[in-house]
Amino acid sequence: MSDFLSRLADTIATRRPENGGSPDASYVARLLSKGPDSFLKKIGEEATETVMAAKDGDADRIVSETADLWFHCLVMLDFYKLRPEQVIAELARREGLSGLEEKASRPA
Ligand SMILES: N=c1c2ncn([C@@H]3O[C@H](COP(=O)(O)OP(=O)(O)OP(=O)(O)O)[C@@H](O)[C@H]3O)c2ncn1[C@@H]1O[C@H](COP(=O)(O)O)[C@@H](O)[C@H]1O
Repeated sequence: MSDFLSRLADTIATRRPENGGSPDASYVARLLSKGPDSFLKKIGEEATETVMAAKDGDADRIVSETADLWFHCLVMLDFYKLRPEQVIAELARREGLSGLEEKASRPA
């Protein structure tokens, strides 16, 4: 999964204005050239649509809306020069921590 997210993040980075991304040809270039409000608004909308799909228990829509949400989060990360690997590393760090907490709570 992280390989795929890395590849998609690489593609998104090629759409930055400084990398020659063309707003006429590319959805990502359009969002990045408009600035943060454009993709932050999309993240809010996609998060709401994901919640609505989940409340309906509609598996296809849950997958589709979550994909839209993740995608727009990747655009946001790119704008702030962050990488999905950093988010995955944070999740991995927490996994390590939760293991430690479990061990700490076990009787010696
Ligand atoms: N994975 C995606 C992707 N997922 C979702 N979207 C776009 O996100 C938008 C989702 O918004 P909505 O569901 O609200 O649909 P909409 O009403 O058409 O959206 P708006 O026009 O209102 O923004 C749609 O325009 C989708 O096309 C994506 N657009 C691009 N990609 C990938 O991003 C890369 C770069 O794409 P370009 O910048 O278009 O070359 C490529 O690998 C693409 O496959």
